[in-house]
Amino acid sequence: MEKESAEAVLNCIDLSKVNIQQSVNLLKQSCTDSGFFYIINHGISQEFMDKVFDQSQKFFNLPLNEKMKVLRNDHNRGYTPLLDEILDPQNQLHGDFKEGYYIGVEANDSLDHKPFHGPNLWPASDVLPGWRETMEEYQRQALEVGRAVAKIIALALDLDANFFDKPETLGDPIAILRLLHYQDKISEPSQGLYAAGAHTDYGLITLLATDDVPGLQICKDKEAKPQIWEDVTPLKGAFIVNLGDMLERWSNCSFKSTLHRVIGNGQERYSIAYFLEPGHDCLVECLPTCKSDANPPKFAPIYYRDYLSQRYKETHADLLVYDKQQS
Ligand SMILES: O=C(O)CCC(=O)C(=O)O
Ligand SMILES: [Fe+2]
Repeated sequence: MEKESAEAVLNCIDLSKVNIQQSVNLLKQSCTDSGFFYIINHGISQEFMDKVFDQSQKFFNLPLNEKMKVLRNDHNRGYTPLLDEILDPQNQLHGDFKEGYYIGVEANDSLDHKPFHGPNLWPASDVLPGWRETMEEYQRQALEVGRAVAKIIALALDLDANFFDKPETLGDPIAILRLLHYQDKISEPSQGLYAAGAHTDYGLITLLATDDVPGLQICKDKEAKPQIWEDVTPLKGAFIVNLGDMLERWSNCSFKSTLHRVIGNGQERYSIAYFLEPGHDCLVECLPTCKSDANPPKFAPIYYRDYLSQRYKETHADLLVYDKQQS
């Protein structure tokens, strides 16, 4: 049995604060401590958040055959059934006890050949009226929030505030909205059964909105043995923000991505993750402010598209399994 976990104490950054330096200091401290923090007063209204959660729930309540009509395509858009994803293959017996729905940046013809650009899949409008419009509006608002957080990150890394706004970075990001629905199962870590296996996120930052059912846990020190897991308490109206692996690589490990997982307590749970990631053509190489003679770059430069394709291959079922199941 694992020990009962304690509650993680996370900083809370108020995005409406005029004094940005205070936010920069708080963020810097969070990024070197846990890589997780809350943001409040981010500008997305509670009323609108409730609407997004309501639409998400409506989708997952549809019969399976309706959901399978929008099964994830090879651009990684659409529905991911229960157990599709296995985030921590070494420790998981089964895929995650969750179903999801990926929505990306809407297709742009000139980029169609790229694996993370392309057409979204949408449930038919007579089945879920207004669904697409709600999700598209959420994408717009979440991108604004993400860019505001990226500015504070840039300042915390002694970069120009607009460093991440370049066209190939957050000017044309791979921003992925993912609706999640966890089954009402109790996780059994000792038996390799998780709502979501331990993982780090891939990109720059993730903005996570959850309902009030707990379950998210973080492990501040990836290398510690045994690992120590702390609960992240949902905070009404706040986003839980965490740093992704690309930022760790970019910052030469000054800002680390943090291992996290979801433990089911027998209650259904809904969450919505917005993964803000650089564009396909962004060459991620050690930031100028994060290297010196004494601290040379630890990683080779890499195009973000190559990195992300590899990570998806490692963690998602091959789409061919669904052809087999349906034939
Ligand atoms: O649902 C959650 O609380 C976390 C989800 C998550 O970590 C992810 O989708 O990457
Ligand atoms: Fe995650």
